[in-house]
Formats: sequence, structure tokens, C-alpha cells
Amino acid sequence: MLGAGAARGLRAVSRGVHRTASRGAGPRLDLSGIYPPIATPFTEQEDLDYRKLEENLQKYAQIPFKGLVVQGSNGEYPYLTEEERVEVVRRVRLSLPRDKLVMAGSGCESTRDTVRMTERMAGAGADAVLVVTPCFYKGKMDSRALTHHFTQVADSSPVPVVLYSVPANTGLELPMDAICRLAQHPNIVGLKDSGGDITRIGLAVHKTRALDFQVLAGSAGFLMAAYSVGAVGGVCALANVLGGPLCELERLCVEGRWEEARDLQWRLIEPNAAVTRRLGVPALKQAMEWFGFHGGACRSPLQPITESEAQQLRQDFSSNGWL
Ligand SMILES: O=C(O)C(=O)C[C@H](O)C(=O)O
Repeated sequence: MLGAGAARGLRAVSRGVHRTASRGAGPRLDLSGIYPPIATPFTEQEDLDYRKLEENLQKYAQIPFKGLVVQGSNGEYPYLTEEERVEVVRRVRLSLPRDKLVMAGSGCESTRDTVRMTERMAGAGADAVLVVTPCFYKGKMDSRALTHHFTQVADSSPVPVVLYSVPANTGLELPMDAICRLAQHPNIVGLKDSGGDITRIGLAVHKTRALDFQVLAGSAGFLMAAYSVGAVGGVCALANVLGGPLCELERLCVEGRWEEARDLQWRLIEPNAAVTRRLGVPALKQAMEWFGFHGGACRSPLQPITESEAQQLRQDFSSNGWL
């Protein structure tokens, strides 16, 4: 892991984003494995519910995850204050066994705020940060702007940076040429791609092969496909609910047991689509309740799913043998 000093020392090199195979800053952070982007429990008054969070964490600690993503899209981070964001990461780090990675979402709209939030997340104990593409001025977020943004953040980050492309939420994809340039940065160790375009994931792996750069599938529906083109793991909303089966799918892929992997992958596609692009975070939190975790309500303006959506959601799990 790079320290702040090391990151500073690498700045001169990273400004030009030119680097070859060796990062030259000690062993890289191994990202391989499965991560749930954890949901944030709230009380009825929409305050953070740290007791419920802790109870969820105790359960997640029993599942062979590589670690947890705190404040990915499903953590409702756009609705948390800066203090809340940092405090949740601090508590997760304290609760989680030391060998589990904590990857903290530190993305903000401006570069300046993201740099600051990244430093705070590292101070709260994050092992790595996950930095989403800024998107409010999406028409202006071209390769030049995004390369500049991520380079500035990585230059000053005390911990390794993972790029995060999630077009369903941001309305933009991190362009491939930006990924290839940023992959050369000594403090940028990977990409979480939630877009689901398997040709793009394969190309990202192919184009960065000579580098110590790791690609993670950003959703469970294409996890096996992503492994087959060289991804090393996945950050999957569905892992909040079906963490064991997703870790099993990881194992089958890593062992090359593709037929068994395919059978399992098939059963995950419908539940995954339901808790992500079709019904989103409120549905994920509903499903968590059915599987013994604390989900509960989202922070407003997100609304609970309707009765008929809940029925369809249940059907998506039960018809695939999960309920
Ligand atoms: O919450 C996140 O962050 C995710 O990566 C979830 C992801 O978008 C998914 O589809 O699983």
C-alpha cells in the first residue's frame, strides 16, 4: 500500500501518467475476490442506524468476501453528509477483521472535494478508495477532464485508487482511452465497471495487461462473463443478499469449472436485475430483510417499492430457488 509520502514522491512521474510494468512502490494491493457494496441502514427518522449496521457487519464477516465496499452506489452516499460518510467507514473498519479490505467510496463532484474526502477516508481506515466519475456536468466530462480528475486524486491519495464507472447512475462511461492512461498511474490499481458491456470489460483487461491493473465486474449479472475475459473479482449489490453463492461463483470461475459456474450464474441473473437496474436500492434493502439482514427504508427522496413490485421481486428470487 502506498503511504502519503510515497504517493507524493511519485507525483512527478504520475503527472505525465507514464509508467511501465513495475509500480515501484512495494507490493500492489490485491483486489481479487467478491465485495458487497454495503447498504446503509437508517432509523425511522432517517438517521444512521449504527446498531443495525454492526449487526449486518457481523454476518458479512462470516462470508468469504475479499472485503466490503462502503459507499458504493448502494450505500446511498449522495444522501449522506461528509461526516456521516467518514464515520460509517471508520465504524466498518473497526468492526471488520483486519484481513478484509475496506474500499471506501470517496467520489464527490469536484476534484478538490474528492481529494479531501479521499484523505479523510484513508484516515478513517480505508485500505483503498473507489472514485466514481463526477457527472453533474456530464457533457463536459470527456477524457481530458476525467483523466485530470483521477490523476489529481491519485497523486495525493494516501491509499490506492480504484476507478468507478457506473453509467446507469451517472449517465456516462469512463472512456477507454482514459482507462488506459490512468492504468499507468502508480497509485491507480483497478477499475470497477458496472456498465455490463462485456466487450468493454475484456478490452480494458486486454489493454492494461502489461500493467499491474485489476478489473472488477460491477454487477453480479455478468460476473462469470467478466471472469472469463480476465476480471479478478466483482463488486456486486446482490452480494448483500446472496454473498455465499456469489463467493461460490467466484470459486468455480477461478477453478475453471465453467459448466457449474454457468448453472449458478443463470440463477443469479433475474434477482440481480431486480435489485439493480429494475428496482434499485429500495428493492435491495427489501430483499436483505427477507434474507436476515437489516435493509429497511432508504433516505428520502428514494421511496420503498410498491406491493406489486415486492411480489415481482419475491418471484425473481423464488423462481430461481433462493426463497
Ligand atoms: O453499489 C455499488 O457500488 C455497486 O457496484 C452495485 C452495482 O451497481 C451492481 O449492479 O451490483
